[in-house]
Amino acid sequence: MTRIYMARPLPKRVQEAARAHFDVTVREITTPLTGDEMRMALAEFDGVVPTLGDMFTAEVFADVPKPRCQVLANFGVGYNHIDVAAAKAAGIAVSNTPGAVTDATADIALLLMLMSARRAGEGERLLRARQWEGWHPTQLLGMHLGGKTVGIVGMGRIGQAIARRCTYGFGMQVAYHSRSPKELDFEAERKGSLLELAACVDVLVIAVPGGAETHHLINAEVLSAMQPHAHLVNIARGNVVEESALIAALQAGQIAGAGLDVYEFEPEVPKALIDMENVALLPHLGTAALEVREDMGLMSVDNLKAFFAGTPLPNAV
Ligand SMILES: NC(=O)C1=CN([C@@H]2O[C@H](COP(=O)(O)OP(=O)(O)OC[C@H]3O[C@@H](n4cnc5c(N)ncnc54)[C@H](OP(=O)(O)O)[C@@H]3O)[C@@H](O)[C@H]2O)C=CC1
Ligand SMILES: O=C(O)C(=O)CO
Repeated sequence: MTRIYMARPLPKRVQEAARAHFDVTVREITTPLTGDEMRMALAEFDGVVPTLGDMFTAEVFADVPKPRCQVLANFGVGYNHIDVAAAKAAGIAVSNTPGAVTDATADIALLLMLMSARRAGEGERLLRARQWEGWHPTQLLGMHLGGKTVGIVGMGRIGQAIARRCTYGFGMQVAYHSRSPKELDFEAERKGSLLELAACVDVLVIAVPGGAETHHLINAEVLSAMQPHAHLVNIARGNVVEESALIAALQAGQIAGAGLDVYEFEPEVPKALIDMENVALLPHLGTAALEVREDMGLMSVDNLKAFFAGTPLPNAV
């Protein structure tokens, strides 16, 4: 029977769906795979379900010259942890889970926009510290999102879902930056450059894929182009934002605040960020809902089923 290695315990429904078709081994711990575990998985299993943090680099593939593994059915849309070219050179196909993650991640972007602009974390901390002395007209005044402009870096599936929420839910204007123009079903202005976008928005939201091309895309230059009342939200990958530059920009008051779901050296979160009141910090919650994680897992299983049935991968990378 086809042997599948699941790199994390996935929801029960997903495990059952996989076991209905394959001989499944579930790794019962939640940390990223070690190099030895990745090499073992490539050598001993026909398919692997890896996820973010499992660093399938060119070196790992090179260490297993004759892999038994034929497919990496990634659990998650982002695949910057897999060297796809090296996988293909090793004869291993790669798939991901686009779409299943879109709405939930867009929701978290909006949550972070509100948390940062409306100072929600700060307010909750005040209350939990029992320091709230009651409502008054000038307490914790934040920025109202209605009528403001959101700038989206990466107008893909999640970027568009964020834009729709901003347009129809919050009455915001939308501007964006991406490498190619998009056919959109809502109004949005494509800016000529990232710097131009950064300079004109009240909230800048990052929704590009991770990887070499977007590493430190949001650097000191971009942050200094932003307006002092503007907020930065990152739901993409941590290292798209140069974290030291972000900390410096926040400390210098170059921007008003930030909302982060992802971190450059995840799960490390710099003390400087933790110490700042105007930063909302979430532990990579983008897709953290049972239904969403089930949909992601079932999509990975569908890719495995298609691959081993000899039909095209529904979500080939
Ligand atoms: N926080 C979380 O839990 C989650 C995070 N994510 C992250 O979100 C990312 C985006 O997902 P999704 O929307 O589905 O992906 P898509 O591929 O649909 O969208 C990404 C968009 O980014 C644009 N883009 C790519 N490179 C650049 C660049 N250098 N500059 C500007 N724009 C660029 C692309 O457009 P074009 O090619 O035209 O430039 C594309 O439209 C994932 O790769 C993942 O890393 C996803 C799910 C959950
Ligand atoms: O899907 C992804 O890329 C994530 O970050 C986790 O859902």
